Amino acid sequence: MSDTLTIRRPDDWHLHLRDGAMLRAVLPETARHFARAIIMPNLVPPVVTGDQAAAYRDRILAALPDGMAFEPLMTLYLTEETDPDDVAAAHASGLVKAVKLYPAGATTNSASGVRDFDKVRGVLDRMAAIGLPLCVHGEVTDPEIDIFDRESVFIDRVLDPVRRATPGLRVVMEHITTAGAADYVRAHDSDLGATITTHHLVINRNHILVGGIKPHYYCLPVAKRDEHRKALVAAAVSGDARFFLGTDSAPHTDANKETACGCAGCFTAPNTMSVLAELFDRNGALDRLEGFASRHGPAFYGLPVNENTLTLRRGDPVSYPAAIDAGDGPVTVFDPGFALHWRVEP
Ligand SMILES: NC(=O)N[C@@H](CC(=O)O)C(=O)O
Ligand SMILES: [Zn+2]
Ligand SMILES: [Zn+2]
Repeated sequence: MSDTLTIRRPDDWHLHLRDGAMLRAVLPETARHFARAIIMPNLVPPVVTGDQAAAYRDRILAALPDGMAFEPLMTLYLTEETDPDDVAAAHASGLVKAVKLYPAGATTNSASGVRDFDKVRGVLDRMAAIGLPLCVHGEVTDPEIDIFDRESVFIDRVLDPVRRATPGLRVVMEHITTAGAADYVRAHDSDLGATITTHHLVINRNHILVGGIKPHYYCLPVAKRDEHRKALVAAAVSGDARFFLGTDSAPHTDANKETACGCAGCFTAPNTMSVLAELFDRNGALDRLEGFASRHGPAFYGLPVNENTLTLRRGDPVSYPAAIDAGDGPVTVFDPGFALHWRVEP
């Protein structure tokens, strides 16, 4: 078997870059390996309008180190006040590639999200008409619902009704964590896709809780039982084009993770490609890594595959920093818990 793998340059279809010093610290970690990324809009305050997305895009490009190439694909944060005309104009200008739905209170910085889905009906109908995808954080926020069931209940109570009520709406189920979510995607047509993160292919809920609480493995949706992780791996390595990489790399300072009420999010940008190569290799599916990381996402979004390539080489265990300095303090890099043998060539 060959010890090198060259693939079209990957894209990240779900990325948190934050702003300010954190943006400057984390952006190179993604731009080093990825050509483009869907940039999540959950800043404080959120990126709601086309003007705000344009300004955020400018800040990202200004933070990009000289000599690095990277294209941020911007998204708008859907609120009950979102104006369908503003969304349509931001899409028509080429600025915005998706709209992001956060149920209010579901995750980090989601307080401005949607409570009453009837209030966003006009925006969703317009998006269906113009072919603009909706990226969904798929968890209910009902306090009665167990945290491990929030994704499956969301599919039944919210996602399926919204999709039925909005024919033609293209939807990406973000960061899926259950076998049921993968099955739901498979049961539908090409208007539905799903991103899978790096960390959900590696960890199950034991990693978070057994032998002491591990805040750096806490993210939302929370990792589930190992049978679900296995189902996600099966989907990722299957070659099914409806599944593609969205790392959900979500940096928080260690001070904000290692505390009595720690933030949700795993920072996977620095070592994602090595982790994925290790996993696909173990599953005898290295030849499908390019589909998952570089081809299925552009196909869903109607964008060309990148012209440039990325080469991985197998060898001695790869070293990567345990943390990066984010200005406000260290941000711990995701530890998959096993050695990585695939190094990204510079
Ligand atoms: N995934 C996470 O655990 N956190 C994300 C928000 C999100 O994607 O839900 C973040 O912004 O920190
Ligand atoms: Zn989310
Ligand atoms: Zn996210």
